[in-house]
Formats: sequence, C-alpha cells, structure tokens
Amino acid sequence: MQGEGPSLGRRCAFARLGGCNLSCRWCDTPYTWDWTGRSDTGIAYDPKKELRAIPYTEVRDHLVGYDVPLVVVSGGEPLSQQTSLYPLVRDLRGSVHDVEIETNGTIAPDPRLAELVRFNVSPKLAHSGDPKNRRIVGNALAAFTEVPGTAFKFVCRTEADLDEVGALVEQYGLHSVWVMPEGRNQAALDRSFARLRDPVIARGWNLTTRLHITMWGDRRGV
Ligand SMILES: Nc1nc2[nH]cc(C(=O)O)c2c(=O)[nH]1
Ligand code: SF4
Ligand SMILES: [Mg+2]
Repeated sequence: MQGEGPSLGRRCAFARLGGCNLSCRWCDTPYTWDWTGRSDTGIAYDPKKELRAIPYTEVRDHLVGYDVPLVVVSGGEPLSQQTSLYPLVRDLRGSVHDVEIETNGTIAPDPRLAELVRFNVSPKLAHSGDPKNRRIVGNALAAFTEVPGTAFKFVCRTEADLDEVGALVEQYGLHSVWVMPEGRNQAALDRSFARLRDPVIARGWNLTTRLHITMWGDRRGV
C-alpha cells in the first residue's frame, strides 16, 4: 500500500533499489546505502547482505504477480539506476500498471522514463545533514517541474522547516507541494504532524501522513 503522498492508501507493489547519493541523518532505509554507519542509527550495514542483483524480467514478473494496479519504485535513490530501470518501467506500463518513482530530486530524469511515471520528488532540507549543494540541484528540480503529474513532497518537523520549503517553492517555481511529517514511529510522527498540520493548510499546500508507519510501524518490507 502506498503510504505517502498523492496516492496515499492505494494498493501497490514495491520495488526498493539499493544505493543513494545522499546520506540523510533520519533516513528510514539506511540499509539501502549506509555501509559506514553515518545515519543516526549508527549501524554500518553490509552491502553483501543487503543488495542483490536480480534480472529485471524476474523483478517484473514478481511485481506483476501481486496483481495490483500500481507499482512504487523507491530506494535509496532509484534514479541512480535509471537507465537500467527503464525496461522494467516500460514493461510494467505495457501491462497496464501505474508506476510511481520516489526520488530525492537530485538527478534529472530520463525523458523516456518521465513519459511513463509519476515522480514523487522529495528534496531534502537542512535537517537532513547533507550540504546544500548536494541535496538541492537546480537543473534537476527544474526538469521535474516540467514533468506532468510530478508531486514535490517535503519531510518536515517544524514551522521553520516550512519557511525553508517556501523559499525552495519560490526559487524553483515548484507546484503540487506536499508536506509530510518526519517520524519513524507513531509518537514521533504525531509530534511532527501536530506542529505542521495547521500551518501547512494556511500556506495552501497539501498534507500527507505516513500511513504505513501507523499501520505497521518501522518494519522493513511494508
Ligand atoms: N507503504 C510505504 N509507502 C511508501 N511510500 C514511499 C515509501 C518510501 O520508502 O519511499 C514508502 C514505504 O516505505 N512504504
Ligand atoms: S535521499 Fe532518501 S534514501 Fe537517500 S539517504 Fe535521504 S532519506 Fe535515505
Ligand atoms: Mg520509506
């Protein structure tokens, strides 16, 4: 089930790709990229255990086997592998699946992919801990604004974070803005949500929660 953003609540199958070009402190999937313990869990994951190369045809057949109308591709940063991702997405669209790609917005999308999917672009704010020149890439954001259907989804904790979002929205002309509370468990999610919900509405943006945390907690594979 898609737990976040414009398709929240839709039945879906998930493909989670390994590797990321950022290293957000509060990342909820550090096992996809953190081989040195840099995220705030402090755990150094073993890429030999976490990553597996699988032929795309096998991934495709597995995803189609779920018999659901939507496939969500996330990571890590899936666009780091966008050339290899294209045949999978092409085949899924051919079998009448909607496809959404979750991305951190730092890699401009391949136009062939952009024709086929919805991008949920989640640019990272200062509290992620990465330097601004790594997390905000102007030409990539500009390219995403041109792709019909793109949603910009910002992970926030406080009203000050919303000011940061506002500056990016203005600078890059972002449309379809969604704010999502940060939290890897229900208590943290509730805290962020309570601070954000009224100011987000007042600013004319959309609000999303993280329904999978509410339903299943911080478990892998959901
Ligand atoms: N259910 C569910 N929905 C999600 N939407 C985006 C996710 C992500 O990790 O990018 C995610 C996730 O991890 N689980
Ligand atoms: S961009 Fe996403 S996957 Fe990469 S470190 Fe940040 S939260 Fe994690
Ligand atoms: Mg997640």
